[in-house]
Amino acid sequence: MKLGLLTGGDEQATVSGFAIDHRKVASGTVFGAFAGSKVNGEDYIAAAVKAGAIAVVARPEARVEGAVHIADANPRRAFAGLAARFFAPFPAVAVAVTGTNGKTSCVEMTRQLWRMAGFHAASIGTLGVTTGDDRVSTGLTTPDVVTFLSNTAGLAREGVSHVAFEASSHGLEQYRTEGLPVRAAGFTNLSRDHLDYHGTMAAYFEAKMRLFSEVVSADGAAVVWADDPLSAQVMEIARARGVRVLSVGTQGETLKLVSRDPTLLGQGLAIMAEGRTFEINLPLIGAYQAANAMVSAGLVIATGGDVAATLASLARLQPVRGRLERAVIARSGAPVYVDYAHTPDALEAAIAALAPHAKGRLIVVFGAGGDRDQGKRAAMGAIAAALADVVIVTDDNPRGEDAATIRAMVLEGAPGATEIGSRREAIGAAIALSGPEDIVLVAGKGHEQGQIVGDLVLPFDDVSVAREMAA
Ligand SMILES: CC(=O)N[C@H]1[C@@H](OP(=O)(O)OP(=O)(O)OC[C@H]2O[C@@H](n3ccc(=O)[nH]c3=O)[C@H](O)[C@@H]2O)O[C@H](CO)[C@@H](O)[C@@H]1O[C@H](C)C(=O)N[C@@H](C)C(=O)N[C@H](CCC(=O)O)C(=O)O
Ligand SMILES: Nc1ncnc2c1ncn2[C@@H]1O[C@H](COP(=O)(O)OP(=O)(O)OP(=O)(O)O)[C@@H](O)[C@H]1O
Ligand SMILES: N[C@H](CCC[C@H](N)C(=O)O)C(=O)O
Ligand SMILES: [Mg+2]
Repeated sequence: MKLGLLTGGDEQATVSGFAIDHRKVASGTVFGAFAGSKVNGEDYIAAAVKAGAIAVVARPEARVEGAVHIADANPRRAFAGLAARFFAPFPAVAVAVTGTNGKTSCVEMTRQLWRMAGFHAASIGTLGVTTGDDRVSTGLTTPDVVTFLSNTAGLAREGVSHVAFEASSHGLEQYRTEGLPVRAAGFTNLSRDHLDYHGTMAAYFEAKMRLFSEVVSADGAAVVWADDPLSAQVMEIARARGVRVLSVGTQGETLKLVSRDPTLLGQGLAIMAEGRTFEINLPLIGAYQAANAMVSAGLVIATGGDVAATLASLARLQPVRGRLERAVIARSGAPVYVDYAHTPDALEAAIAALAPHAKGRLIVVFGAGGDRDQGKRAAMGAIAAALADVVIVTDDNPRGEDAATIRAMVLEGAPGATEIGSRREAIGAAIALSGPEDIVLVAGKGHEQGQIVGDLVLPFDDVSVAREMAA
């Protein structure tokens, strides 16, 4: 592609690629120079040009010498738009999901539902890039914009026609998932998380709302979980742009959850849609999984799926890795579940999902991540203390912080809890004290394969450790 095609000028130089890190610039690259949270990308413009950048997308006031300056007051957005034109085409149907909890579950369930409808589908998010046959990790929930657009275009080349991706608040704020047409946007819920980055709940909500106010196509759809205190505002923001709204939940209009009855291995749902009531046996436990299944069905319906067929497919959903995953049954007879709950709201949802299944005690093992929102720590402690019978506070990715200090902050909310720093020992202790009627919940890491301590990632997998400790 000639550079002029992107700038609207007549530059004949050939664009070879896009980069936002000057260390990835090669001859013919378009470099995006953005102010970040650690450094200012504009400081690397000269180095990028030296490395072969032929154009630099940056603010008008940035200094660019020796390459075309594509000036824009919002360089991240401009860069995403140009990169998308370079990497296109993308899968014909792309949908995005935002919300504090449930994004990964929804993109994965949406992918499964599309596949059951016969489409070649993929999902992109915390679990990586997942197609029917393959899963490749990207490291972040929302990869950087170049990785995201090139991966998504790569999926189209492999024949993927439908893709569902997570739009995290960081990703939305940094324009990491822009440029391609988004046919439908999903909202799951909003609760406390990431205040270290966004500062206030209002700023956090606003970052997420860009998905509805700017990113989703104006002729697209918004699929909104209707039972959240902020759902009405989300619908209003979507409608203000003429975006069609599909609401789902007990308050939903498109898919109305009429009843939910937990069974041994799942739950029976009665869902009203198009004036009829559909009875579905969802093979997953917990109110939160029913909510995510309904948002996912909404996304499939919003992009052309048949209502009856889509709802019928819910009965064939496979569990999502690390989300209420039953790792093992302890010798005591207690099942041990692993769940990715790492916010107060998620911990509450995970405990609430398991509580109806525990005849005896609910034993929970969890911690809180370092270099992340500190305010959620005591809140998580308080929820565990209020809702579980036995609470063991342990480590969860201390990163650059002192692990004991993080545990102390969690324990402020759960004064009676037991403290065991080593996650392996904590899981072992929970299993050792379990009885036949009890349930053990190991929360916070879900699918993760490592414990991040300082700059080291030590191999760690809650599911395998639980199996080892139960043996
Ligand atoms: C706080 C945050 O979101 N940081 C991300 C962000 O960095 P930034 O733009 O602030 O970058 P910066 O380091 O200040 O650098 C500014 C610019 O200079 C460039 N640079 C920098 C150094 C250099 O030598 N040369 C150079 O060109 C950088 O590429 C960047 O464009 O953009 C980078 C590139 O895309 C990301 O790698 C980085 O993620 C860091 C590693 C991270 O930990 N992010 C987490 C918090 C995150 O994003 N999590 C969310 C939410 C999870 C969820 O709830 O699901 C996620 O989507 O994963
Ligand atoms: N709809 C929901 N309502 C409340 N809690 C939920 C919901 N969905 C998931 N959770 C909780 O949040 C955890 C993480 O779920 P999931 O990975 O789907 O969310 P996410 O939004 O992708 O998280 P992340 O921000 O880390 O990417 C689950 O393990 C569960 O404990
Ligand atoms: N996307 C989330 C994941 C948190 C997972 C938890 N195990 C932790 O490390 O805090 C984050 O990066 O904040
Ligand atoms: Mg996720």
